[in-house]
Amino acid sequence: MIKASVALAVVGLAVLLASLSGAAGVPFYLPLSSLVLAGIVFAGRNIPTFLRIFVVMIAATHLVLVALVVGAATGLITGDYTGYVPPPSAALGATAFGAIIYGLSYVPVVRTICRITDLYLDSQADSVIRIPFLGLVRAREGTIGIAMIGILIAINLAQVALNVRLSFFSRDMFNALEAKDAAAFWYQLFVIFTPLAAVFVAMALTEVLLQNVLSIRWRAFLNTYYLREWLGDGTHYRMQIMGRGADNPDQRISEDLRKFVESTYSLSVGLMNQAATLVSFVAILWTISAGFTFPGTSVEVPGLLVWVCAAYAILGTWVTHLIGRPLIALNFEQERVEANYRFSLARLREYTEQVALLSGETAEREGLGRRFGQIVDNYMRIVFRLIKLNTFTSAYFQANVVVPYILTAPYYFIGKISLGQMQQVVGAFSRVESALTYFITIYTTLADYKAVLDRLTTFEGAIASAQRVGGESKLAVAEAPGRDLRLNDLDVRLPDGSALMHTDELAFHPGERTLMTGPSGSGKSTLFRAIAGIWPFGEGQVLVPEGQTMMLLPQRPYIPIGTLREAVTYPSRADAYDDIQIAEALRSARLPQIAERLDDDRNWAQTLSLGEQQRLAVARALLAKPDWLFLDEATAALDEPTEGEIYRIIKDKLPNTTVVSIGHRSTLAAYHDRRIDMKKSDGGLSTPVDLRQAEPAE
Ligand SMILES: Nc1ncnc2c1ncn2[C@@H]1O[C@H](COP(=O)(O)OP(=O)(O)OP(=O)(O)O)[C@@H](O)[C@H]1O
Repeated sequence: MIKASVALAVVGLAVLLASLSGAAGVPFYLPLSSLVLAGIVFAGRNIPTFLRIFVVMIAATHLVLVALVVGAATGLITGDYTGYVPPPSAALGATAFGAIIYGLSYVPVVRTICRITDLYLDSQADSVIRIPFLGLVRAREGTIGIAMIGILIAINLAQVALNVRLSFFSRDMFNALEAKDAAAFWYQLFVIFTPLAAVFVAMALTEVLLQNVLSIRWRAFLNTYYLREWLGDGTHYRMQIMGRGADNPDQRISEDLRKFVESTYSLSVGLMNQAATLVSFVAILWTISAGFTFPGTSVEVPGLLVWVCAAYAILGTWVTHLIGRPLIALNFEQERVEANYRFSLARLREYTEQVALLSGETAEREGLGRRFGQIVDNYMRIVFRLIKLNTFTSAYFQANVVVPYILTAPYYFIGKISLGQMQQVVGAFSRVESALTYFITIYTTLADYKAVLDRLTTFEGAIASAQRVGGESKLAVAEAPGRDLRLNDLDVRLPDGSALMHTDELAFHPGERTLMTGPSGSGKSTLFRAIAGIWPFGEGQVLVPEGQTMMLLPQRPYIPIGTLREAVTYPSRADAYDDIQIAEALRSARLPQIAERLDDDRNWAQTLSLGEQQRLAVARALLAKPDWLFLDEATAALDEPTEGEIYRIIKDKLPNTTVVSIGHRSTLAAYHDRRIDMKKSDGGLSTPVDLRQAEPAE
């Protein structure tokens, strides 16, 4: 950065000297603009990396432009080329861009965009990229991202420059035609146009490739980052129980991140491209309209064509806006009704059995039909609106073809401009017009982008507050010497802060099987969550014997989609146990019928009955052999004899595991040595009472 600004400053001073010495009339403001840009680059050391790339690339462009201007003024560039040298105002335009980007870094919404973008660009992670001709190159992922964005900006600016150059080609070719100069015509076509066109194609290909590689790498990085933040340390669960601002995390991670990456790139580089196009072609229009008089009068209007073009573009955009404005709301509505329909279908898929049992298909069909009807209604409204809009835009685009001819023909007929210049005006006019229109019409994209940004920031906010709640939790689960698992002065609360359960002291002893009973809603499961360390609300200590492991089986186990092997070994890796061990665990858990189907890949949660799923979870525990096994009604779906068998198997196969169960059935007492009952006071506060009433184990 410092080197770049020093280089700019040196160039600025050199040009200053050149202009002071009167060297061939280098405009005085060029050195000043170099110095200003040097200052911006220098000051920009503290602006976000994303914006810094733009500032530096624009500074580099400024250098090229200044070099061309100075080269022409001092006679280094001679002959044919002097006509193509950009006017000094283009270099001033680059300085203005730099200043605008610097200013943007203070706009809050831009800062938010840059903060998310810089997660990627500032990444220190080591990575590799395959570069044609160079092979695999190692670099930081952030550096790779910066390099790709830098090259893409350069390509976009070069495309604008090529377009400018091609507009001169068009002028010269038509002038050759007008003069019936065949040699000049072929020269223009083959010597000038063909290489330029080849460069254009090569750049376009590189752009497509780089842009897509950038998008997917950037998205992959953000995807990993957000998954890590969301899944890390139970944050996802805390977000859900806190229930704030975190709806549809799946959509945030899959859809919103994709849209963010694509829109951030296209809006930033697209806007810069259009701005550069605008400045460059306005300069051409301005130069050509020098000395043009207002039609029918002798009043000279500087840059007449620029004003006409701006008025024409603004008129077109304004009418487009008037007709098209309702489309923003209609498109939002379309997204909403489509999402509703999708959600209804997904819900039906999840509850297909319940619907079939209730014979609810007709009701479902009607409900789905109604929802789809909303899609059709709104879609038709969009179609009618689009027809109105297209009627205008098609007419406008047709007019675009002839309007610049109508505007310039009078000047051509009186000999003020050549045919080539007229042709150049036509091209420049349409580019300026479309650049102006672009600025105003992207507001629909911007509205969508803003919504994506809002969703991502609320998601981040929800992650941050869940992390804060986790970090500040006074309910500590810690390892401690000793053999008992102890609860010290433990208060368990609900997310709103109200007290749910309190115990001064409660200890679970190794080898002693404990049954917890109590009325529904008294907080038994929540106490287990607190012991497992995932419930942050409350205070006090859960002290786990050093180096010992815990496993908690809930009533409804989680069965991932995949092979049976993955389901049984979850959350360990599928190869953590060999097939013999897994099949043995399944057989022990009274699931012999599936023990041979370890490679069967399906949605096991929908295939297995709840009782079978509970036995699969027991097989998991048999494999994991935890020191402490908490069973939260984990066998409630089994018949009593099978439940008894399962408890006996756990005792036999896991002799070193201490079992603590929650259950409502009286028969459970026979498999436990001790019973703790949750007593709920009138005020709603529960207290565990040690009954020591359970029958000794058989
Ligand atoms: N995320 C939450 N937000 C608010 N309240 C909650 C939340 N989770 C649990 N609760 C409340 O905490 C109380 C205790 O719930 P818990 O599941 O621990 O009871 P339980 O004794 O295990 O009940 P059951 O025997 O029916 O399983 C209930 O009133 C429940 O509504």
